[in-house]
Amino acid sequence: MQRLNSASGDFAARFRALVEAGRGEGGDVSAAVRTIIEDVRQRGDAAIAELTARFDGFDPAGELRIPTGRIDAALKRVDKDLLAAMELAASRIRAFHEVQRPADHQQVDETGTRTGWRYSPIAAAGLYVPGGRAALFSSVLMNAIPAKVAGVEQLVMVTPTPGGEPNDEVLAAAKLAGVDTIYRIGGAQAVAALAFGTESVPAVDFIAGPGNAFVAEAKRQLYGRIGIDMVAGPSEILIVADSGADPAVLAADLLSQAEHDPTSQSILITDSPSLAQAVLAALPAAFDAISTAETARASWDANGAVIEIADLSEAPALIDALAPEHLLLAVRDPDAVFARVRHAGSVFLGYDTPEAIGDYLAGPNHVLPTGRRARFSSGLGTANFMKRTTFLGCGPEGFQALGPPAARLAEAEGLPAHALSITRRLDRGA
Ligand SMILES: NC(=O)c1ccc[n+]([C@@H]2O[C@H](COP(=O)([O-])OP(=O)(O)OC[C@H]3O[C@@H](n4cnc5c(N)ncnc54)[C@H](O)[C@@H]3O)[C@@H](O)[C@H]2O)c1
Ligand SMILES: N[C@H](CO)Cc1c[nH]c[nH+]1
Ligand SMILES: [Zn+2]
Repeated sequence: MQRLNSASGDFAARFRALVEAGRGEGGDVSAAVRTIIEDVRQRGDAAIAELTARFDGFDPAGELRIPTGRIDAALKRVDKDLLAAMELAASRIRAFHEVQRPADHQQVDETGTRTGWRYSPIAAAGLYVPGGRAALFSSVLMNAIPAKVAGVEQLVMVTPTPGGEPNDEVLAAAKLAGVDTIYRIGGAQAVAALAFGTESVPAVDFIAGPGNAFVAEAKRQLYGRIGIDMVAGPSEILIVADSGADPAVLAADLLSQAEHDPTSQSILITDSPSLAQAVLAALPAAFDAISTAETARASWDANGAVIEIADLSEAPALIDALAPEHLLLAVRDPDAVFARVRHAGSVFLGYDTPEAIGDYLAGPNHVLPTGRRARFSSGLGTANFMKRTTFLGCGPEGFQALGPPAARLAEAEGLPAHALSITRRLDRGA
């Protein structure tokens, strides 16, 4: 964990180093993932079996797909209260993503020329659900519901099952969301299987979902062969807090993302030196209260930071530079800060909005860009599972108006066949 103060002479250099520090990205992970992808491409299921034995500790023995009977049984076994909470989450997530469905459009200009666009769903989508350290059944809902709302016909879910036994809650969430094709594979090998197809796993057009550095890097490397939602790697939280925030609550907020992965990152920015001190003082008890303390401590020690600023007006520039996955504004006037922020995956407004509410059931998606990628990408939404086809229709009048200048442009670009396809029609009096 590092402490920075914006008034210090070395602040700019130390802040830049914090912004640029890779967390489980780069050389080693990239090379390991490249090898795994190539192995799966060449050897299919045989490679998957070996990699699953190595990383998830069991031999799938040709049984990669989880039978539908096993999924149905899981749904029956899940605790009724938990199921009710999952159903509430599913309905809120569905309602949010239904409103997100993008609209088709058509317009006719003064020449009678029609232009517009039409959205259509991706045909086959792969959904990655993390399962290495914790079986994230909430990620099943966050992946599958927008895909269903978009109208994707074929959903293929992959999730690692360490030791071989699938998690009941993950299967129940899949059943609730309408996914019944589930493979018990994870990591870069599962992403590669979805991209190339193997004897058992069908190839898809698009892969969505979060994961650790290996999963995120595999999606990044395979982009172009398949589409991806974004690079959604190890979780991050940036908290901006003022003196009105409760230090014990903030300590828990910081650990809520640190507990995901040793390569997660939690940062506190505050204009209150006494709050910074109080949060640090509250952390030991916060670690003691959680069974995931080992992971959370590893993340906090390696990647955590507390940044003191003189005034909250300094915060937006720092937020935009960090472009965090999650931004919690625990300040008196969160909207005033939010109005000045451009780069953040998802924003949580005010003292009473824990990020964890968004992780589970508020409605917005929890699959979000990490590693500063909120500068150029957005959280998972309905539109990720759709693509836009534009169209154009010239009537006789529109063609007569637009043809000659288009032919002129084609000739100037040195592309005579383009020009001819226009002038032949003009000559014909089309
Ligand atoms: N950005 C988001 O939207 C978001 C959402 C939810 C979770 N997450 C992140 O998802 C991640 C979940 O990670 P996880 O590990 O629990 O589960 P995971 O399913 O992402 O990864 C587990 C797999 O990683 C692979 N792996 C592990 N060590 C490896 C190694 N040394 N070499 C090659 N492959 C290896 C294995 O194949 C294993 O099956 C966390 O980092 C969490 O923060 C991100
Ligand atoms: N915080 C994660 C996204 O970074 C999502 C999640 C799932 N379960 C709990 N949290
Ligand atoms: Zn979380």
